[in-house]
Amino acid sequence: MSSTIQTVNPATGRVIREFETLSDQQLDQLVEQSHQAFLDWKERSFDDRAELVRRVGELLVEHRDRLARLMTEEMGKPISQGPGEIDLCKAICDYSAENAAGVLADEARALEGGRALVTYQPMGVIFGIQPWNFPFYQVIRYAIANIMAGNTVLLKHAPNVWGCAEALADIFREAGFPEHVFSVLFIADEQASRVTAHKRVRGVTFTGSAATGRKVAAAAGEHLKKSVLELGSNDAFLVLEDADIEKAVNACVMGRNYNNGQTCVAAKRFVVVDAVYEQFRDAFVEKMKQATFGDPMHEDTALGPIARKDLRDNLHEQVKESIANGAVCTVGGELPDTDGFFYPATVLEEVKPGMPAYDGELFGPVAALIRASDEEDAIAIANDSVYGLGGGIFSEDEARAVKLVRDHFDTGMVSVNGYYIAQPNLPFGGVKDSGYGREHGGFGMREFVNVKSLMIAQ
Ligand SMILES: NC(=O)c1ccc[n+]([C@@H]2O[C@H](COP(=O)([O-])OP(=O)(O)OC[C@H]3O[C@@H](n4cnc5c(N)ncnc54)[C@H](O)[C@@H]3O)[C@@H](O)[C@H]2O)c1
Repeated sequence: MSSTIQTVNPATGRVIREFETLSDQQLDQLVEQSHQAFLDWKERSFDDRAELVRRVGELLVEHRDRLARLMTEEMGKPISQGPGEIDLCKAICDYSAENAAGVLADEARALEGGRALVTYQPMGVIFGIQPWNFPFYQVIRYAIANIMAGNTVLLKHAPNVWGCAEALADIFREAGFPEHVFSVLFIADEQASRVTAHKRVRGVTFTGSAATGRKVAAAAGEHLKKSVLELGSNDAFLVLEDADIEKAVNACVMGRNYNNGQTCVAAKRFVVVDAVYEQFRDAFVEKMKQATFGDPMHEDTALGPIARKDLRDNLHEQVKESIANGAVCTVGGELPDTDGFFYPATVLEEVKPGMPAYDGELFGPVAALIRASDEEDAIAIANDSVYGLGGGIFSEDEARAVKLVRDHFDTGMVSVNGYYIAQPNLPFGGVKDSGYGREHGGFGMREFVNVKSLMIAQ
């Protein structure tokens, strides 16, 4: 049975559109069509695939302004940040088109009495479940890698950004892709396990919260399907006594507030050594105060709304619970009286284990400041988390900073003396409750392939 889902503008609280979900029968048919498309797609050369992928990148850029507005309307991203997301998508298309043939080329190996080859064969239909926070980037990063590998792709996007999902389907069509190589499934969350269980689906890639990731991985495990999980985090950024404080503050505020604070690799906990704590705190608080919220359609708006009302209300509960347990709110922390789902830039000090601001993930512009006695204490606090996605460090002694994070920081990615997000040529992913598997940097193209050894007697 189908139902309807509404998209809502988080800046106004008003309904944008209604979408009808697919029935189970329609869903099964689309999965089968994806498999049929795979039988042809896997035979295409890398050059053929690359040509279409490059065209997707070009079209994304041609439609950049419209796509940026769509994101802002559906999930509240400040309009000034939308074009950057689209340009990143183009860069991923170009990188994948350029490198897939090399990443997935046969590799010769030694074999006694013969010769051997390691080959990378596409697996088939890959099911992606994606979140709303980067509506185009999240899809492009798994879809393009798999399409270049010769797989076909199904997308279940977060229901609040189905306009973006529809726009992507249009772009793949306009680029000239054969039907069903990339298919959008407008389905309810409850229907996702039906897709995972479908005999034609060979793998599941999920980006979202750890709570949902557990359910998705369990459903995949039940059917012995491979899964990749890109989950949340509570990334720590360390500020050592020899840091350039101005540089650190600028990067940390940007890293906290970018995308309205709703980034998996956002800077969320700031672990500052005693010697520079007050200096960092005062400058950080001043800069957070300047980050006011407003209409995300305005070019100069720093903070738009939180993407959904329930997420905004949950964020406020996490802030209140942290304060009830002893955190001190220096800036923000009050729920504004607005129709949209806004939340002010907020700074919490005296953040300790047992508080949501320390243990959980605060998905919004709320910074947790934590005092550390020294470098050793700082890295211990940073690692004292169930999560391990990204993080950062500030120290003017680059060799010291690199050694510390390389050998002791328990995360998949670390920024040194700056704040970086995703790079098409670098692996992206986490450890612990932040998930497993890697995207980008060629690694994403090898997640859903059959690594096949050929042993040829001579
Ligand atoms: N590691 C990464 O690369 C990365 C990137 C972006 C976001 N994230 C994380 O995503 C989270 C925010 O996204 P969210 O709030 O949309 O996450 P979410 O887990 O609520 O939803 C993610 C997706 O799963 C779907 N979903 C929800 N329940 C489901 C179920 N029972 N079965 C199958 N699918 C289901 C949603 O509709 C959505 O499409 C944060 O934790 C953030 O850190 C991680």
